[in-house]
Amino acid sequence: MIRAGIIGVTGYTGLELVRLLKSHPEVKITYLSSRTYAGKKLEEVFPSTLENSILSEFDPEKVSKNCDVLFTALPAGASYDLVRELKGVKIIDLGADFRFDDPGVYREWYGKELSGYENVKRVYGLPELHREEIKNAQVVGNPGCYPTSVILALAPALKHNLVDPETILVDAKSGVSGAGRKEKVDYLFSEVNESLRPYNVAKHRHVPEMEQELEKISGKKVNVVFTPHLVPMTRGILSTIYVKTDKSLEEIYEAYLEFYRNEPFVHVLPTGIYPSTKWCYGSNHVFIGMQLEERTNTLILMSAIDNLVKGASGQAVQNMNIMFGLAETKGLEFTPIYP
Ligand SMILES: NC(=O)C1=CN([C@@H]2O[C@H](COP(=O)(O)OP(=O)(O)OC[C@H]3O[C@@H](n4cnc5c(N)ncnc54)[C@H](OP(=O)(O)O)[C@@H]3O)[C@@H](O)[C@H]2O)C=CC1
Ligand SMILES: CC(=O)N[C@@H](CCC(=O)OP(=O)(O)O)C(=O)O
Repeated sequence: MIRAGIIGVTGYTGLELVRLLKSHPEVKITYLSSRTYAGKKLEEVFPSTLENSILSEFDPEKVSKNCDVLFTALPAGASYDLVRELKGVKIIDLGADFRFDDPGVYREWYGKELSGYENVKRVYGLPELHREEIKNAQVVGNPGCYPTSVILALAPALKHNLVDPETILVDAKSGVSGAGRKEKVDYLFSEVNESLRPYNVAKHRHVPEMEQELEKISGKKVNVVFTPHLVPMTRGILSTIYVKTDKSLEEIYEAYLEFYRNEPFVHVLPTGIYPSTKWCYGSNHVFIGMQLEERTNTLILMSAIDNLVKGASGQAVQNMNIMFGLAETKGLEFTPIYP
């Protein structure tokens, strides 16, 4: 059995990891950490988890002794120093601390210096693109939720040079759990309910992450213009992407089918069928739809994920499976909840 620990387990992605790992046939949860609720059983604070392990303050010695893998589900900037104290434990970080190739980009967008970053052997944990490197990784930077939906939607088109990478317009919508379980006026029921609003316009920190990965696929400079929106639902991300093309819809569609032919979690929808966040709820599946706006030669791509599963904890479990040589779908085989 793989012995797994989670730090930040009382957050939304941490709780989702508990849900997934408890039913994973090859995993035993051996360590759960929380600052706020240390000393309590997890189910005392979150009855839905049905998990009676006692929460403790982070202790690197205990983690090193009791865990083969540690999931860090903390705000950006909080994992980096903690993780570097550990020995012999594989790390899957759900935040942004290990996602960037260039620590200068992280400093610019996240405002923190990552000292000694060049010595950290890390891999960007998007299995559909980096499976081979993830197999031998010691540290995985699990992708952000919006980047997961956007990169998967664009990868085949950029790989096969089917679209113009110079201006990619992304209009994305997220459920409120994407913001985590924090107390903030913006996320109060009366602020969010019956409302739809953009935020972090022209400055969202997922832009450099998308551009980093899309440039690797395309081999060219990629510019992403990204506007996220908050919608009154709990889970789900829908990204709608506009990009110029001089190719036919049939050619593009065939390239997508081929690219994702063997991917268990990525589903390319027949043209004319468009994805819904409802189809992914509680699952690790991604649905991608497309249409060509012929008057303007614009390809419109649409992708839907559950932000807490393929956008975070499910993808983290997928990465763990790869790192430990298990079938990639292990513990993630369930179908989405619908309706
Ligand atoms: N929510 C989502 O859909 C997604 C989130 N992510 C990323 O995953 C990470 C976790 O997100 P999420 O679960 O939503 O966040 P939450 O805010 O829900 O939870 C984070 C948890 O981390 C602990 N924590 C907070 N601050 C610190 C700190 N400074 N040091 C140590 N522990 C701290 C808290 O637990 P306690 O007080 O009990 O210690 C808290 O419950 C973030 O980096 C987020 O950006 C990535 C993709 C999607
Ligand atoms: C709705 C909402 O607020 N969503 C979050 C995305 C969470 C995420 O994936 O964040 P990290 O890259 O920091 O891990 C946001 O826009 O910041």
